[in-house]
Amino acid sequence: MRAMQTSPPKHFAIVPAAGSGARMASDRPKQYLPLLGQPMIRHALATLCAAPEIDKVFVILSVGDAEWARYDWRDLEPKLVPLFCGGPTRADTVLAGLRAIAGEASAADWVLVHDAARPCLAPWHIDKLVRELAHDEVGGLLGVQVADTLKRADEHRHVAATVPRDSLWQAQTPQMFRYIMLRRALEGARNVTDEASAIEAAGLRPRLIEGDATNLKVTYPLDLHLAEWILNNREGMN
Ligand SMILES: Nc1ccn([C@@H]2O[C@H](COP(=O)(O)OP(=O)(O)OP(=O)(O)O)[C@@H](O)[C@H]2O)c(=O)n1
Ligand SMILES: C[C@](O)(CO)[C@H](O)COP(=O)(O)O
Repeated sequence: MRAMQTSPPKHFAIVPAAGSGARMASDRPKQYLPLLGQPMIRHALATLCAAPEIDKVFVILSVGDAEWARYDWRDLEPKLVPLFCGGPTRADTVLAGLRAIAGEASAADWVLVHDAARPCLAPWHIDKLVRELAHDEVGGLLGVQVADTLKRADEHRHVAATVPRDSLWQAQTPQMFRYIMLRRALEGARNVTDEASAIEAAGLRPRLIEGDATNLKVTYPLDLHLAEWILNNREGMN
């Protein structure tokens, strides 16, 4: 890691892309499934590389990734850098990425972690997150407020309770934290499914920045169709 800095903090994107996409049950890791003629992962990478706020984009692939080399990424270089050091869980992958960029990142630089599986990331999502968190001590994440009535099910799928939805949010990405704070939090965290949970476990309170439902995570086959529709019908959605 570089020594204390006096220049403004940099913004690095880390894109964990070492998952297998088990719930998608496809013939290849879901980040490489075709979406509008490109591997899904390319959509978010292109948006991050085009963002003036972002200095560099590190995509963290599994050690044995056999798909990346099948595609031409030259138009996104040199801003885009692939690192083949993903781990068995999303948190392991992000932490491996943070360790790998230690020579480039300073403690106070911002890191924006964004799922490869969220292809509908838009420039205004990045802009809003970076602007609203610029002077925040902790950092935060995009999210959307829960809109539906929530039910807790019993083991027979009968409703056991209606859960008050006031102040409940769905977490999205990017999630943006200072390099050293995020690295230490992930080094001390267990079983976290997002960066904010690691920061929370360290006793801090990440800020929720309101995003929108278009930034969906592609998890099941239907989500890929929804993502295609969103990307084709973006005009005027901002
Ligand atoms: N060991 C892992 C697991 C997940 N991810 C990444 O984390 C993001 C969000 O995870 P998710 O949507 O759950 O992807 P998968 O783990 O691939 O899907 P599944 O849980 O269905 O297997 C994805 O970009 C995925 O590639 C990762 O980099 N390393
Ligand atoms: C980080 C995330 O996308 C926020 O919603 C989500 O937690 C990833 O979780 P998954 O369980 O790996 O799908």
